[in-house]
Amino acid sequence: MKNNVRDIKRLREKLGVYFVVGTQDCDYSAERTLDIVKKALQGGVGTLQLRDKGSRLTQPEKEQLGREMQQLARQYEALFFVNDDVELAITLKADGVHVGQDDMKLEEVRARVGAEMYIGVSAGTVQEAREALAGGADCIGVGAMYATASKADAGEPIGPSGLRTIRESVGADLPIVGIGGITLGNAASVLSAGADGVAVISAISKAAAPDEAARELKRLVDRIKHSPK
Ligand SMILES: Cc1ncc(COP(=O)(O)OP(=O)(O)O)c(N)n1
Ligand SMILES: Cc1nc(C(=O)O)sc1CCOP(=O)(O)O
Ligand SMILES: [Mg+2]
Repeated sequence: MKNNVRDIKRLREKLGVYFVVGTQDCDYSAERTLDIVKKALQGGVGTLQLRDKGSRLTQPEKEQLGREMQQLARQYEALFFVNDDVELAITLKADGVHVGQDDMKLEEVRARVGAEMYIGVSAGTVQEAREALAGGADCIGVGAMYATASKADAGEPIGPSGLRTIRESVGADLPIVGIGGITLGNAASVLSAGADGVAVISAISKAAAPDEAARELKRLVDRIKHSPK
């Protein structure tokens, strides 16, 4: 389905393996972050999100990191999202911006970014998911699926059953990614519960071989999402 200028079918396809990352996940090194991002893209990541929470980068350094991540994403035909920082997403002309429940409100984000940019919204409950759908979110990040060490304020895990309830409440058309504690070992349960993709930090950033980790996740997603029902 095409939503004016935002192609939701393409978005859904690209969400299969969604790599969320910032310098805090990569030894506080922009160089290492870019090296891991490149490997992740080589492995088949379809969507990349700059989520720099370390606050060790100045804003110009964060912008530069974003530019370089975006260039890599383009090279590999992946979508590039910016987390939280709506103004940076606008400056970079990112494909998308992701906001949580404590960030800028969805209506305000849409008014700032215009009609072309995808907006992702975090949802941990049926109510949040329904509000995101009604407010015109293009996709939702549902979590925390499992316990995670990558986000100190992630809520109690809701597990695949929580995601399934959210899927049933919003219907089939809204793209959903599960997030939080997802690994190669539990990703199948998240996808089988109705997610279009899996969003991960540590499963790729902390892997000994990030390209192989991304590749294995992509294989799993393709097997589960594209197998005949
Ligand atoms: C795809 C995706 N889903 C959820 C989140 C979490 O966003 P938020 O709740 O705003 O928390 P922070 O990431 O800002 O700490 C996300 N970033 N991406
Ligand atoms: C960024 C983020 N958001 C979450 C949410 O529940 O909304 S959990 C999370 C951290 C995901 O990192 P990892 O894959 O290493 O568990
Ligand atoms: Mg946020």
